[in-house]
Parts: sequence; structure tokens; C-alpha cells
Amino acid sequence: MTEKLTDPAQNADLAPLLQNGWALSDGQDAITKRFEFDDFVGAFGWMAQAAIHAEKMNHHPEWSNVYNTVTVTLTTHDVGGLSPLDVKLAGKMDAL
Ligand SMILES: C[C@H](O)[C@H](O)[C@H]1CNC2=NC(N)=NC(=O)C2=N1
Repeated sequence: MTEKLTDPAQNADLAPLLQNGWALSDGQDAITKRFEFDDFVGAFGWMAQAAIHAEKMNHHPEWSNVYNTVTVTLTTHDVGGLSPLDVKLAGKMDAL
């Protein structure tokens, strides 16, 4: 079981993500980011790659796709908030 991040707004591991388009939810229990691509194929191809990483990590995003955009929310249901797994998956998504 992973541990819940305490005080996400001050968390050093989250800080670079918050500088790179991720935003904390109002309750600080999730981070969200909107990814934009050239077209639907770009968006869906990225989702397919991200999905493979998510499945390997056994940590799964909440997300929606509209044409060339993918809106992602990351949270750890098992702890009822953010955990290092969200930081790891967000970093992977940014790197893809
Ligand atoms: C049973 C299974 O391992 C758990 O439910 C995993 C699956 N994927 C998950 N994904 C996310 N985002 N949070 C979780 O707590 C989580 N838990």
C-alpha cells in the first residue's frame, strides 16, 4: 500500500509537476492536466502508450478525450488522495 501525500501544495515532488501544467484540485486530493495533440490519432496514440504504463504500475488514470485533447485526473483511490504513484504516472505522461 502506498502512502498518502501530506500537504500536497508544499510537496517537493509535486512542485515540478505544478510548474508543468498540472493543477491541484480544490480539495488537494487529485491533480489534473489537459494534454493537446495535433489530431485524434495523436491523442489516442498517446492514451494507448499511457494506458500500458498505467497497467504496468497498476495505477490507472481518470481521463476523457475530445478529438485532439485528453483531460487527465490522477488520484489514488486506495488512500483517498494523492500518493507517490500519482507523481510517478504524471511524470511518465509528461515524458511520453
Ligand atoms: C485492486 C487494485 O490493485 C487497486 O484497486 C488499484 C488499481 N488501480 C488504481 N488506480 C488508481 N488511480 N488508484 C488506486 O487506488 C488504484 N488501485
